[in-house]
Amino acid sequence: MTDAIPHTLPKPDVVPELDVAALEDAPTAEALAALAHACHTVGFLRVVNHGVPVEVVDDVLAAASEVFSLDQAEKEAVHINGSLSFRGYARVGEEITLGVPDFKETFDVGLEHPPVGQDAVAAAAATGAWAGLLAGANQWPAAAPMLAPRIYAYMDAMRELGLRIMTILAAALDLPLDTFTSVYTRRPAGRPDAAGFALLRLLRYPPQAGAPRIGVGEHSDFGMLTLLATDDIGGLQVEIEPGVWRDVPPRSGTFVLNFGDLLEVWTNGYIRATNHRVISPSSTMPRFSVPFFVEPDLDATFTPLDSSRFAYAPGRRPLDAEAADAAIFQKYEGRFEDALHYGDHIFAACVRSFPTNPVSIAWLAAQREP
Ligand SMILES: O=C(O)CCC(=O)C(=O)O
Ligand SMILES: [Fe+2]
Repeated sequence: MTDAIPHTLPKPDVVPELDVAALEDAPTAEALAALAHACHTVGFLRVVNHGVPVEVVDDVLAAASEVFSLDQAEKEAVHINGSLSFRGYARVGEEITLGVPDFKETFDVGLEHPPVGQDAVAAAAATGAWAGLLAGANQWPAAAPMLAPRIYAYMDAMRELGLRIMTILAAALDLPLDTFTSVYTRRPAGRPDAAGFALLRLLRYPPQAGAPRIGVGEHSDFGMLTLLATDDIGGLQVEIEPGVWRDVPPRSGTFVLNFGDLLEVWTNGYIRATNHRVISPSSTMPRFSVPFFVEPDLDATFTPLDSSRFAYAPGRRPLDAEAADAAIFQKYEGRFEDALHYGDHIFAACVRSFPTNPVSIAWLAAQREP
């Protein structure tokens, strides 16, 4: 893929700001309209005045650096292939995006649920309800006992911010304010506050001297919205128009926000689930990033809102309901017809990303059975 990286246009920064405090405290019609426009045209925003202290963001990036500097054996002990819920560590080159191995190390965490056993895999094979396996337990390296509480505290802060942003989004799109938060109802045992599903990734991109190399291949995210913390080494790019990539420069104390497939389907393509990718750092320093995916209930389903606002999208690819359905149908290889099932969608992504996980192997075997 190294020779396939097209030219990146220089500045200006194409990512508009989302000022959380201003939009919550004194939202003007102009500011809400500008937000709707940004969701529609760019699909990436820089979140400022969000109330999460800069130390909290720096701390989660430090946690990423600490995890990946553990001994390789410590990391392998919590390898993702030892999890039936796709939680844990993966080496450089083990995760696949768009059929191509990424050039990064990964440590995946979710909301903590009771562990999933082999019996649940057999049951999933019998019923086809594979996505339920994703609601399982995390794996934590024994040598980093403080990691779990740090990460859980960060996830809680990010979930709260994500839900606040969804309320602002609904206001910007003239929808009932609880429209987007309505798919956050399921709660793991003992967590009355932690609704929906959630995924957090600690990522380390090794430096790559010489020709640019893809760290993560182009993709759109699968869920509702993503809040990304990065260190000050750049590399994230957005596909602003087909084949035209622009850098998203890092800025301390802010989050990069982007929208996933569910919001794109739900708004009939009005909110963009923009393609993005990461170019490996060309310096001698690795790059660390922490995307947090604010995901809905695993059993939530999505069909386009019946709203004249979303019937046609000026300035963007025109998506009428039929075209949106067709595009989404194609995107998911025909795996759904009437509605997009979040659980099926994210499960399919896990299988594609980690085809050597035992659950992926079991799923593949079940597809081959008559
Ligand atoms: O590392 C980044 O900056 C982005 C990673 C990403 O796009 C993802 O994990 O979905
Ligand atoms: Fe992404």
